[in-house]
Amino acid sequence: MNRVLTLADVGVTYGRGATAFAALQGINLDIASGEMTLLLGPSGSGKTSLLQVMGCLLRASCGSVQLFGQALARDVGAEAMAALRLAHIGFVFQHYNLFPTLKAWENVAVALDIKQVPRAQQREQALALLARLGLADRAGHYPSELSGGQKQRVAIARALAGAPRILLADEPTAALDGKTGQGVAAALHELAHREGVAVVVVSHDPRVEPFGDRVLHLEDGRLVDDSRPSRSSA
Ligand SMILES: Nc1ncnc2c1ncn2[C@@H]1O[C@H](COP(=O)(O)OP(=O)(O)OP(=O)(O)O)[C@@H](O)[C@H]1O
Repeated sequence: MNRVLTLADVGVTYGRGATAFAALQGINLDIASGEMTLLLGPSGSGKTSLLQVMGCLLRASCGSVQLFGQALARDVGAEAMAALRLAHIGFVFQHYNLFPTLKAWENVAVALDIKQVPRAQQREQALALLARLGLADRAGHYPSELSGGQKQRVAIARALAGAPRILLADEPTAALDGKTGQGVAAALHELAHREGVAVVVVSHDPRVEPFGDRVLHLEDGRLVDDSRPSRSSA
């Protein structure tokens, strides 16, 4: 197992004093490359907070976080967190967050630009990323000309700009209907298995569950179950 992320006794507390609220407590967890981990739990159980800690968007209030075996300093600054995100982590959101006035490949190129890929290489790399998600023939379309599932796959292609080793997705299929949601879940699963990305997905969606190699359950900020269903669709 190739560990990319290790959380040891991690807690997150929002607010201070009388209004302090412990959203996560005593989280011990390793995330490995090459598998898709599902993060399940009722509303308010801490899923997004945990995803944000994994994604270097939120500092743990206590405990330690290691990225590729390197401990994040307790006082790691916002700039250092941003640099870690840029170097290692891709994000996918429920509502795609595509630029409506840019074509599919240009949406991907924006991320390549942020990763400082030279302009001359951006179009070719964007097209290659879209092709990986089965969208070679949609590269010149605007988001308004794409289905929900295609938009989400453009968003995944964009998240893969710069070859992150960790891909974090928060409810990526919630806005998609029927088989489309299943197709996006399958695409995420394939990225983990074919390309060795560590994929972590927060989801309430039963269509996503068969694609999880590992299922984590959170309740009241605590990890109450960590299992590997044998029914994985790999
Ligand atoms: N910035 C914040 N300030 C104060 N409390 C917060 C903040 N963010 C989250 N919380 C609280 O922490 C708890 C966990 O929130 P979180 O968003 O991580 O849960 P979740 O499982 O993702 O919920 P949902 O499924 O509804 O999105 C909730 O009780 C929430 O109200």
